[in-house]
Amino acid sequence: MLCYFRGLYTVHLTLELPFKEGMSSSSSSALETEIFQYIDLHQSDFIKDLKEWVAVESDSVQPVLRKEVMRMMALAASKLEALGATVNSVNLGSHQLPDGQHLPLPPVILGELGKDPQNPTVCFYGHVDVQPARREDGWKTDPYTLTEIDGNLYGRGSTDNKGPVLAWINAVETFRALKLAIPVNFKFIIEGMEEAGSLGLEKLLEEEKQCFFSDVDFIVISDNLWLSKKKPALTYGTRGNACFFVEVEGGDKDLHSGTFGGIIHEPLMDLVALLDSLVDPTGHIQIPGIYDSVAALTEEERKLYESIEYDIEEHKNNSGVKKFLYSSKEEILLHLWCYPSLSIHGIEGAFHEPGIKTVIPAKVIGKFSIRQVPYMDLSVVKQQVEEHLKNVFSKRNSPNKLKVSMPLGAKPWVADVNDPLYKAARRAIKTVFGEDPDFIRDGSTIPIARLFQSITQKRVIMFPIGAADAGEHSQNEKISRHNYIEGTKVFAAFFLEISKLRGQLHETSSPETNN
Ligand SMILES: C[C@H](N)C(=O)N[C@@H](Cc1c[nH]cn1)C(=O)O
Ligand SMILES: [Zn+2]
Ligand SMILES: [Zn+2]
Repeated sequence: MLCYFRGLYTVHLTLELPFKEGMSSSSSSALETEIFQYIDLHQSDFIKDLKEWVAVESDSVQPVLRKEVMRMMALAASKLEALGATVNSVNLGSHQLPDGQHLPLPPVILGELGKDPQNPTVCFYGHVDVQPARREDGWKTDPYTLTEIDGNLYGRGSTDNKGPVLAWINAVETFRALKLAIPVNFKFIIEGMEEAGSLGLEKLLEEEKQCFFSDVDFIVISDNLWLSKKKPALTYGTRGNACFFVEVEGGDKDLHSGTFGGIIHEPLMDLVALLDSLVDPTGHIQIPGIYDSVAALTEEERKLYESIEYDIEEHKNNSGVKKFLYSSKEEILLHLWCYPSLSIHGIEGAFHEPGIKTVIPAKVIGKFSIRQVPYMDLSVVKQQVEEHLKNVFSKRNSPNKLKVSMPLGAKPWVADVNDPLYKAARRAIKTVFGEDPDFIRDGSTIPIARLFQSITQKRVIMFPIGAADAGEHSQNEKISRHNYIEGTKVFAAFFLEISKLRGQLHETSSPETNN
């Protein structure tokens, strides 16, 4: 047993014991064989559905595409209805953009299929909005035309998150098509604003915790990746994220650098100095106090990573970079999963187009984020960032105005891998992929996971089907045909496994969320 023991929170990481009980079998039952054959035979239909979904430019980041997100929500709702689910598209009202304009929020879909009190109730969460993508960003194919090349299905949202949402739906559809008794009750919560911070969802969870969620036994999220291209994984932790805007404003208009260059304090120069003060070249965050509450790492935990299959060269190839900051597997995994990291994302207001423009921008906003790990406190982090930036800025004697804000703060999430759910998922993986999954954390953030736990008090399991080279948020995002189809099978096998958990589902206490 290995525990972090800071504050009130305990993370149980006893990975070996529960999975050596001889309960796994890679051979399938006759029922599983029938289900898997159906899925294999209907691959083209499942891919056609994914093509239809990918074709919708449901980019939630760009306001001009909001109508496409709305269209995508309608498509997802009718897909669930076709499955036989009752669907409630909950209107979340509107939100205000930085320019004051109000924009409608896409509805959140609450779906329900099956209500047998003898069966466990599984709620699947997914999102059908996507990150922006333009062909000219460097895509080999049109991002909104799902294109198969060498067994890979390229398209925006293929892995993040339309593919996994459809894989779950395909699995349910298979049971229905084969007229098999479905051993679980399903609930679905599908949103269209995940890539823009899941606006409105937290309020909905508060409103629905005693209603929609009252009979839910647990929530499944499939919105992250394996650590390797080939080896399946189950995720038991994700980092949180604190997103920051740092604004430097000079006069009220842009200026000619020939007329004013050399005689004024340029806002972009102030901003570049501020951004440069955040991280040193070794990747160490320079904000005083930022590492203070991060749990100390034990030798035991370091050893835990030894058994994880992780190929540094493969990961480097996936990223397209030549060198990582760290050279050992353990150091890399620790820096991705257990330590905070700071990334700079962009500068609003700075000239960024090709060509030359000899301008001095009047107002610039730097955007960066700090990934959060257990025991970091978002309000403390915000204060530390503000103090550090004000301190650096004050040394520049600049008359410009500095503003710092934290528009998004998400806490990290950690689950108990000894939960029967993880054992059931592991057995499903072994049945379909013929090998045990790695138990991994994820350096990225699924803010809603933590909110599900803290608001609804339901356990969450993260069950990825995307491989490490899926290219989420990047150019040429893809899901392999193999991952999409075997992912559909693994969800179907999971349904059978969880139906065997009756009685065990309530044994584990509510999730701890006070880290
Ligand atoms: C893992 C998931 N598919 C994802 O990409 N999440 C985003 C969420 C986020 C965090 N801060 C702002 N958005 C991510 O980890 O970047
Ligand atoms: Zn996602
Ligand atoms: Zn995403």
